[in-house]
Amino acid sequence: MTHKLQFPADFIWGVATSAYQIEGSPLADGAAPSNWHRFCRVPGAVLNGDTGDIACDHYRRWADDVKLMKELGLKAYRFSIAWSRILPNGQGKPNEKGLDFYRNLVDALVANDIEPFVTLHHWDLPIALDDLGGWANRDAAHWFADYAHLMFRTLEGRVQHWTTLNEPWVIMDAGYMHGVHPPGLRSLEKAPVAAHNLLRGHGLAVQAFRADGKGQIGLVVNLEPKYAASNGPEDAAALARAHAYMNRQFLDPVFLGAYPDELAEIFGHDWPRFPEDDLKLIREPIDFLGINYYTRSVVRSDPTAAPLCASPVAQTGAEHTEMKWEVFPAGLKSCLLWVKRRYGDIPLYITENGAAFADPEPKNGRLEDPRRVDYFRTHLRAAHEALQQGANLKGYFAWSLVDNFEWSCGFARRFGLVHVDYATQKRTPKDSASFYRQVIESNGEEI
Ligand SMILES: N=[N+]=NCCCCNC(=O)[C@@H]1[C@H]2[C@H](O)[C@@H](O)[C@H](O)[C@@H](CO)[C@@H]12
Repeated sequence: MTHKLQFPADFIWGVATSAYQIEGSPLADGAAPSNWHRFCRVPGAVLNGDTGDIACDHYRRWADDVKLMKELGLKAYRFSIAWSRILPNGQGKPNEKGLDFYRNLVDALVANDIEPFVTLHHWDLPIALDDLGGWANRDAAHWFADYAHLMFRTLEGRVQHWTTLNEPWVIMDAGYMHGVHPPGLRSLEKAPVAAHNLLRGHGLAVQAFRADGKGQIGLVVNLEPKYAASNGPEDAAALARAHAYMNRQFLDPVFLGAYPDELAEIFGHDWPRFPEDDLKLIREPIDFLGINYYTRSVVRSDPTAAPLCASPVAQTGAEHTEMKWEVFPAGLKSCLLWVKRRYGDIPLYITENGAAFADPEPKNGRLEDPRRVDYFRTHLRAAHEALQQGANLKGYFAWSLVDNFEWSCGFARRFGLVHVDYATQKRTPKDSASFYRQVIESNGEEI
């Protein structure tokens, strides 16, 4: 049964991808290896030993993929730029062929009335910078700002919506706390330093944009609402720590100019003293916030799970995706309203929302993915409820356009609206792509 939902007339409907997950050709035309190019080659780092060497071959098939986006009726396309194509050494002399790839992609999008939303950094760092300590090196903020400034000038007038970082929390948590992403560290000392330098880089890039950019700039964070497993005080305290660590760690500094107190408790003597000027820089005002939403978590106090001392409680009765993430649409609504309550009326975009399910193979040019259709339907309804309750929501980007390289899960998890046969690179729109096209055509009425 469809509901007649009214979204704002200027609501932006798009899809999202990222460079390393779809492009392939990581070393083509002067590009240098990224940290993910190297990390994939660490035995055991990625399921089945998958790499982004080919991925969806988008670097070569970009023109056909833009045609596909047009056929799907998309109004916007969120993608990221591979820093190591632009500045092979991470800094210094630009690689013109790398710049040309993104100039051509953006021109094709604009020619097809598809609004480009550009993410400057979606986890793939040039290895030259990784070798200098990556985000744990205080200079990383300046390397990033210089790269950002170059891109602002290169795409000036063609791109109106920029975001600095994609999910700095994942870079910090997966790369520096748990070692499951590059640089593969498990360091209570380096993790908060990396997080802080990511935020400094964000702030410096926003300053560069204010001086020399056109359009709007924002930040993209992943938010995961936390629910206490019981009403007891220990679980309440565990919830506060988990919420501060994942959801407030980056937004409090950006919007309130201070880190959550819980972080000093979590990191203990490893929690650094940050210069006041840094917090002032990080608070450089932004024009919008991107929220990536996938799921919620229910947490309990767990003294054995240092340093957070909070552990997730499996919701066995609920529906889960192939990522083992609970399907919980109400969490999207609560995220949007929480941001407005805590940080004010900043314009919001849902910059990623989607699900991996065990899709069947395409048959006669069709692929039925009813669970993904239902995931989008229930989450779009939740987004609409948030809008009705005052969320300043400006757009929605489905994750993802195509099945792609799902980081440490490799190609074993499929999030795409469009199926990719990796042996042939044939694209097959799934039923969810048809559903989304109707949503866009009706501006949300047919949900
Ligand atoms: N437990 N748990 N909770 C959920 C935590 C989610 C953190 N990961 C993300 O949000 C990543 C984001 C990324 O931008 C994209 O590059 C990834 O392909 C998608 C899908 O994985 C999502």
